[in-house]
Amino acid sequence: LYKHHRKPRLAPETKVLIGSDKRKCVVPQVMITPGICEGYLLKRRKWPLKGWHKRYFVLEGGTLRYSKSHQDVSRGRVQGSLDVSLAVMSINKKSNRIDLDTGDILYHIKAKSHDLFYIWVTKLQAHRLYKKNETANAHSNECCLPPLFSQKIVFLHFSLFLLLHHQPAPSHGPPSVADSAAEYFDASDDILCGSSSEVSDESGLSDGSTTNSEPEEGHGKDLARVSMPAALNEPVNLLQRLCEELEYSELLDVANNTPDPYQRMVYIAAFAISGYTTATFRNRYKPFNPVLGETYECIREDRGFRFISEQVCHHPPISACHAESENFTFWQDQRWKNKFWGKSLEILPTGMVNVTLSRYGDHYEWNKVVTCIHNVLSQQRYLEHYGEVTIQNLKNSTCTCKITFVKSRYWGSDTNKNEVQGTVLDQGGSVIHRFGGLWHEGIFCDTLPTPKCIWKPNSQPKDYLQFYGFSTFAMELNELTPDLRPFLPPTDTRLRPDQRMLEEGNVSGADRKKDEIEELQRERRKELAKKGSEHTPRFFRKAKDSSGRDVWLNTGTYWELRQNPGFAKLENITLW
Ligand SMILES: CC(C)CCC[C@@H](C)[C@H]1CC[C@H]2[C@@H]3CC=C4C[C@@H](O)CC[C@]4(C)[C@H]3CC[C@]12C
Repeated sequence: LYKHHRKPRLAPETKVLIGSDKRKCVVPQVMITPGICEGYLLKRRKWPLKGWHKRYFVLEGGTLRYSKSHQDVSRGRVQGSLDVSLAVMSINKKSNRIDLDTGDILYHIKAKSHDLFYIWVTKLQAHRLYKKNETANAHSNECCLPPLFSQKIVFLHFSLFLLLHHQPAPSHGPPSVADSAAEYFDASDDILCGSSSEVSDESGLSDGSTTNSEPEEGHGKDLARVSMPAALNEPVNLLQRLCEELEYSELLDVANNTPDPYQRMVYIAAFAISGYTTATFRNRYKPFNPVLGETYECIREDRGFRFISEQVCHHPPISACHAESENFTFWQDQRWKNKFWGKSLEILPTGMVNVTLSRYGDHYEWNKVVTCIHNVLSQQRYLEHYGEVTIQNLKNSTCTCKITFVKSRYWGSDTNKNEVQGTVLDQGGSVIHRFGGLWHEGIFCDTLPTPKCIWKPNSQPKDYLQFYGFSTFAMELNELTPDLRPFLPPTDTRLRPDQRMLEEGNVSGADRKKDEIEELQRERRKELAKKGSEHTPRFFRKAKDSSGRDVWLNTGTYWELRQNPGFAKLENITLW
């Protein structure tokens, strides 16, 4: 069945590039339309029917189309199509994989044999070059850049690019740094080659403070020296973003007052979903990276909880948190892996979220889904969540819950953007409750005694676009009142000078201070390494959970020490 048309045809619109052309591109003198390439390949699908599926692909004139079968294609029934010149292609020779990242969609394709893989890669490359030149000739004057060879170099280039050309990114108006960066990548004719089955494996946020700088650790580490400009930051950090997941803590209060275990689970699920809603307006800026030992507290008497978090590990970056109220406790340690595909960045969280309810003694535990930053280098950047969440009650197996964050475009349209669907199951696996909706608009449950909307995001404050897209709750995270100040440990984020400067609108000051703080952190690391000792977190300790996973648990000493003798009377590390 496999057809491969080797014979190249001369395109009617063939352009001859004149030799005096000053551009240093290596372009064939005569642009030949590359031959059609078609046949079956495996395409990965995430949901529903997760796995590798056989699809018939046709590559023609720089466009790749696919369908279920050869017949479908010949009948003109196409499932999807993409302009290969606009996608970043990465390949993995070992697993015969080709990944295409268009910025909006990530395609994962696999050939059944190495020969087929090789043919497709060659053809895709030819079609990409052909289409790019066609477009370049249409707009001319574009420059070509040397090929980039690895993910890490791409990252390095991007960071350098940002450093060299940095300017505040306006929400409207002229193209930003990121836009130019995107052009920069579009212009370069690179193929990203992953050495492992995964394309990239950086963890955490690339920043001066996240990666350590031992030279023997290789290439990616060069990035450690590259500090992201503060103009790209929002004045909250990752320790505070953990607290943001409690914006809808009232759902936990409701759960703790719901006697029926199945209904209770519905509210826990709504809470798990509500933590993702900030993504709607928060795609322009990057949170600050906490330095090792940095802490954050948040007391919300109005909501009945108090929260603490601490940066417990530097490499990989891990932020641990713990919150408690009359109704619940909430804890998690946040860490994740990044996969960079050329235009999009996938964030794969590895830690679990935990909630206990005081009245029923339930202990719920669930995983987090993948968050993809589409078009990460451009103004068109937006976030998408996809994958499955399983909520288990470790104390009682009466019910479990499955939530699916549907990958958009599965049904071929944009209408299912941000869709979530969920079910609460009994021990036998029968569906007791069903709910669904959109994570940016609300969740509806029609199986409750009275069908109703169980959660809806708060409306955004006035002028939120000018203020980093923050919700009212997010805006309150940095509040530093005179009566609070004497109680805070000097490691509290509210006292971090660079973030404070950004909060007050002093971007260049923040930038300078940020460099200083990152440098201080590197020095502390070196000191520790010299002594051969390791940093020990102050309020969390490492343990294993029931499934043998590493977790960071609260030692419970924070509030006691705060009360007596008070942090001012204790020995604290100096972070800035
Ligand atoms: C400045 C430009 C170039 C990049 C902007 C990147 C922003 C949008 C990125 C940087 C770090 C990212 C966060 C890192 C980790 C998590 C935890 C995960 O469970 C949910 C998504 C969330 C909360 C990410 C949301 C998007 C995020 C804030």
